[in-house]
Amino acid sequence: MPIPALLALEDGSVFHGHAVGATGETTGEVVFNTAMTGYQEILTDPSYSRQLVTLTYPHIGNTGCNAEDVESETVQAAGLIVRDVPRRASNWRSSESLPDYLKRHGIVAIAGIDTRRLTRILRDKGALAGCILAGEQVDAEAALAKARAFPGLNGMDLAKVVTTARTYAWNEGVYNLDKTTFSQPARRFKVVAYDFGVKRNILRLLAEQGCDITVVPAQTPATEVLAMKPDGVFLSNGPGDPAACDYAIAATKTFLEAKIPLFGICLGHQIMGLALGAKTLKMKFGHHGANHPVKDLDDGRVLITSQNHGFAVDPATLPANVRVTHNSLFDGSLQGFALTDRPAFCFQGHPEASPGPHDIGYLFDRFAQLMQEAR
Ligand SMILES: NC(=O)CC[C@H](N)C(=O)O
Repeated sequence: MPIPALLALEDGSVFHGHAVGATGETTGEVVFNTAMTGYQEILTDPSYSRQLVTLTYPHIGNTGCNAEDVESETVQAAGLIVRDVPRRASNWRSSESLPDYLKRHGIVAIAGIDTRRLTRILRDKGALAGCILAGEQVDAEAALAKARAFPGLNGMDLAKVVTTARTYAWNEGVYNLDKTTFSQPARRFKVVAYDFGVKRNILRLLAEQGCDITVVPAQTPATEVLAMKPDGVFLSNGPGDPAACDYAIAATKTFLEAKIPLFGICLGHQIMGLALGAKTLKMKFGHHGANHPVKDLDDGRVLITSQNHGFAVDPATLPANVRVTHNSLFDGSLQGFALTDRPAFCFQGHPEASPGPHDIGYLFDRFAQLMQEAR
């Protein structure tokens, strides 16, 4: 017999299903992701900290889990909500089923619910707090109370929670085509990468550009980083409210003043906006998927991109020395900008994909080019 589970949303909605992960309880902000593949990368992306992710694709777990497709060292999402987990996982790289993987990481997950109905609620009302209970005795009233007690992500600084405890060098090198061995490209640039919840594929793509990468904790002061004499500084993606990361905003102001080449992704993009005096806002249900069209305003190209954000920089608040480079074709929201008087630029989506298409991977070439020009 399957173990019962239920999901309650703060608006009073309750969904009954069965447990496919650990038993127990979890609360967080419920967000929907429309990617058809990449559940393991999604689960291990630190940007999903304190979020319960529902996947709109109905069959999740088909290809099992493996040791390679992780974006950080553990599962970061607070919970998983799916329609159906197939009974058999099939892939030559699979070493474990998704339910076993979730149980091993203590992640509470629910299956067997109508994820289309759930997603329509989230689209109509915006992201909502939720609670999953999984176990022999699950009480809807208790779950509703826990969902309503979740404080919400506004004002929540999670970058300093998920960041690395200590500075380290990224030495993994670059995957060869066989996907099992690595090679080490010649190192051309010294880059310091701020870990606000960094995804591994970002570090891999920086390494592919010939970057010698030192990863530093989120609260590392700018003076310490400048003393390392980097050719460029990278600001990573990460969870929570960017406006709460005052230490990162202060450090970024210093890097902008120092005119050091700067590249920001997602939370890093939002922090760069805040450092320039712009404002961020909470979106209704955000962007979470692997098929979001974005327009490159320089050449008119449309790129299909990977996205995962719930906050955004308000373009109306950007200063005059900013040039908007990318816009979302879903809702017109700001996707990227560059400074006109500094070697700095950033992107709201995920050019590193993982999961997702690689259309916008050229931004990593642009960072290398900026560092080359700044020499
Ligand atoms: N992927 C990210 O870096 C997300 C940034 C931020 N936490 C947001 O939700 O908008």
